[in-house]
Amino acid sequence: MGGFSRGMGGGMGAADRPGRHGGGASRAASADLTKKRPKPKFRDIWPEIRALILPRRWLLAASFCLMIVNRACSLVLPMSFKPLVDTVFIKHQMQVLPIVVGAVMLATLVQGLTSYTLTQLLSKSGQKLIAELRVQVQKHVGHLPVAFYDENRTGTLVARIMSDVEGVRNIIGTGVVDFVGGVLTAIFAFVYLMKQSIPMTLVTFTIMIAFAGVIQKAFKVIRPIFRERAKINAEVTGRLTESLGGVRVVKGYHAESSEANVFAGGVERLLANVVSSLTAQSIMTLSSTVILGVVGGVVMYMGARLNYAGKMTPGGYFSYVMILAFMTAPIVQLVNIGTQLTEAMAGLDRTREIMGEMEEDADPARSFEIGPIEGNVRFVDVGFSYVPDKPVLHNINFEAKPGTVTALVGSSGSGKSTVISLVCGFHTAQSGAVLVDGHDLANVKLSSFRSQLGVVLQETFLFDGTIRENVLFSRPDASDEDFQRACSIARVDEFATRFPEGYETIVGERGVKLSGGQRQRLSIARAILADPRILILDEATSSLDSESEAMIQHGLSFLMQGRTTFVIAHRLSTIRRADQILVVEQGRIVERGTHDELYVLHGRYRELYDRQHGLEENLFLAPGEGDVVVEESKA
Ligand SMILES: Nc1ncnc2c1ncn2[C@@H]1O[C@H](COP(=O)(O)OP(=O)(O)OP(=O)(O)O)[C@@H](O)[C@H]1O
Repeated sequence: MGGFSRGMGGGMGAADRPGRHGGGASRAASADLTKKRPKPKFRDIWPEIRALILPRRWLLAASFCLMIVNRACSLVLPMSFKPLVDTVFIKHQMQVLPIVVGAVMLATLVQGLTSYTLTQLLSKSGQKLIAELRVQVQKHVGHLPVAFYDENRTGTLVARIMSDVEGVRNIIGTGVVDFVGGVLTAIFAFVYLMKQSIPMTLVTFTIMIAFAGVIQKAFKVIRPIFRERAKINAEVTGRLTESLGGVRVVKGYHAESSEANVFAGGVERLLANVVSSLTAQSIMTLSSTVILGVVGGVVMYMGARLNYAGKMTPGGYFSYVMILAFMTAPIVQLVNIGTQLTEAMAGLDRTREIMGEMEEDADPARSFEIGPIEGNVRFVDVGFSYVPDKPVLHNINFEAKPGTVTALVGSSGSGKSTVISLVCGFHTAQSGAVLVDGHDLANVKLSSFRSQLGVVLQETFLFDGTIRENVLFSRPDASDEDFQRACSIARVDEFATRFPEGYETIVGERGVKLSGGQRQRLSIARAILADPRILILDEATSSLDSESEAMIQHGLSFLMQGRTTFVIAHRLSTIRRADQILVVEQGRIVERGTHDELYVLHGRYRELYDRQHGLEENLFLAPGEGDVVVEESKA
């Protein structure tokens, strides 16, 4: 398969990236795809076009030959009018008739067959290439670092994968061949017409060239309107999808009418856009009708005078008119194809841009295959910033021994998730090092490390598939026995078997058919199945009722056993059980120790704990119950 190779042309090498191993400030280095790019020069994207054309050169060469035959045949019908009218109709030489009819029929047949073959060869091959490129680009995007996703909107990425590659159809598909075919027809017809009458041809061509100029101008006006329309459409449908998907929030805030207003505003913008393009389109129709009339009149007038002067036979005149008509289409097409090719090149250029982004594991520094790990994680003087000069973490030092639980607590925005991101290898430390079993994570091939990592996030990520598919997401090839076991430990079986379709129940878009607790149980089952050495838990801030909490606790305790666990902790139960608690404030660890040690310290931890404990007490506990919890914790 031709196409794009990773990092081809314009790819950013590790050395170009700021940060120690490229990944650290990769947020700053990742391309912002929304930025307007200068119009691509043909010279710049020639390597890509060459890579697409080379493997298909024989196909394209054969198509060109077919195209020449096709266009030559298309001229037989208009040219046949000369012998038909002059020889058969006027001179009554009937023996010429079968030759004319036979030639027309044969030419038409050959034209039909070559058109059919061209579509079969080129269109199918173009579409196949689009499919291949989509797969290639999606795969590449999937392997780009998290920082890249931070920088770019999902919609933009979807467009890169789905729409931009479509342009290649015009380069490999019918576009180029049509273009050349159009030029050939135009040249052939021009020569033929000039031979019939130089003045008439020059006059009609001047008018037609002026018309082509008008059309091109009109397209220049219309094209941005169409582009704008696609944008408005995406915005309106995007917002509509969100408000339909978030119907609970919309209704909860009684925001139906404001959502209706937002939608009405969007529809109005769309209408204004369509109306303005309709004006341009109708001007185009008007001018083409007028031009047709003018050219028709000129040809009629000049043709009649030529005939009167004995310089043009009636058959010659009809042929002339027919060829002129046949030629108009390819010439108008030329204008269109020209734009299509420009857009295809712009699409290719954008695809090239995204393919040039370096995949996570493409960093030459990341060459170490880590193999099975024990799960010792050590932060040595780690510093990190998402944006240059705005450090988020400063000199973080800690060790998480295999099989222990490390809880991260601290106020919102203090840097807990960032610490976790570094453990996951989503970002790379800019100073200091994150060591896993003594190996600097910055040098480790992330695919070898991530397979030993499990994450249970507070926003459980469910696909619109069955319960089974969602659990098996972490290990699609797991045996049914392992699947059942994971579901039983995480207590997914309890609610799944209550649905008529059991594990085959579709969880609905974003899992709306499941309660928050059920969703969490599902994601715990998923993590149990993955059997990771390092486990990341991002606990839900919103407390679950005590029954759900107990259900989840069972699965969680099992899951955490023997694994190095990092928790962004909100549940008091988790915090109390942690082997070490790191209190993070403004990117620094301000306190560390176990619950008991920190509790008596009367510092920041005690403050946070008391505040949360008070909150939980007020929310869920009957008066007096809270004290029992504290007693237990001290025991
Ligand atoms: N992708 C990002 N780009 C730029 N800045 C970021 C990014 N992610 C987080 N930050 C910033 O880094 C700081 C630490 O954020 P982080 O998410 O680590 O905090 P947190 O302690 O996990 O907060 P919370 O408890 O609210 O989730 C914040 O000031 C945040 O604005």
